[in-house]
Amino acid sequence: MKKNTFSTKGLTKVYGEGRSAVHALRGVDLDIPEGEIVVLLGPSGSGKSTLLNIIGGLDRATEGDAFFQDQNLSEMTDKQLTRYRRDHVGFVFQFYNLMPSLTAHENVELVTEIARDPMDPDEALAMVGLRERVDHFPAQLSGGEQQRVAIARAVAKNPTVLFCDEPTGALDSTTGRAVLNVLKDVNEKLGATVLIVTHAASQAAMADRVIHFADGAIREVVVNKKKLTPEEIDW
Ligand SMILES: Nc1ncnc2c1ncn2[C@@H]1O[C@H](COP(=O)(O)OP(=O)(O)OP(=O)(O)O)[C@@H](O)[C@H]1O
Repeated sequence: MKKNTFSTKGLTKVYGEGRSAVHALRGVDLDIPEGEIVVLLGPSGSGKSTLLNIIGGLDRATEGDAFFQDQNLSEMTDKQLTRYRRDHVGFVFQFYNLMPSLTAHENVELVTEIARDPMDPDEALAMVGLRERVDHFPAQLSGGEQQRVAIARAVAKNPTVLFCDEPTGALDSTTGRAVLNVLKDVNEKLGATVLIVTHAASQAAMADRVIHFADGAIREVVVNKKKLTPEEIDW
């Protein structure tokens, strides 16, 4: 049986208190097996980013436990959480978050300089199809190319897990498919567990497992027997 990269028990998050309290997660029990592509779907405000932030070590739960392999993130000190993020987690966001004054190579190098077991920045950029663009600045690259630099930056540290929050949200279908193909490659070639949060329900067809979220809770988990390639999914 596959081990879990993540499991959560009764994970609860409340922002604020009293009358203004927002219950973003209401006791989430979840298992994410290692090496899977998992798509998290749900309406705006249902708690997807909150879950991602907690299991990604960026935020803490109000109650409950979140395990990364056999380590309880809820019991870690801030220093241990930083170490966990640095060693194991790659993040990809909708709006790339690249440094405009640095080249593609330098943007990736920012991460590899502090990582435990990094790839060569140019190797990571070659993996996302940007071998010829390593010396370009973000403003000289298209949206899809910038997102691929962001993915190269996230994978160059050899992460155990890659978190992607709306990675294709700002992209057209052709470019979006190219980006999903890169995520699929990262999963297959590096064995990283890939967690994608999206509003695009059709992207669920490329996942091993689809988690449907509503109102801070899991409504349904679907395991896909057959996965589609990014080229095969509707947009
Ligand atoms: N820092 C915060 N302070 C107060 N409330 C917050 C905070 N962050 C999120 N929330 C609230 O928690 C709930 C869940 O938000 P979250 O961002 O996790 O949802 P989401 O499913 O990721 O939404 P979207 O798809 O729009 O990104 C929402 O009601 C949101 O307004």
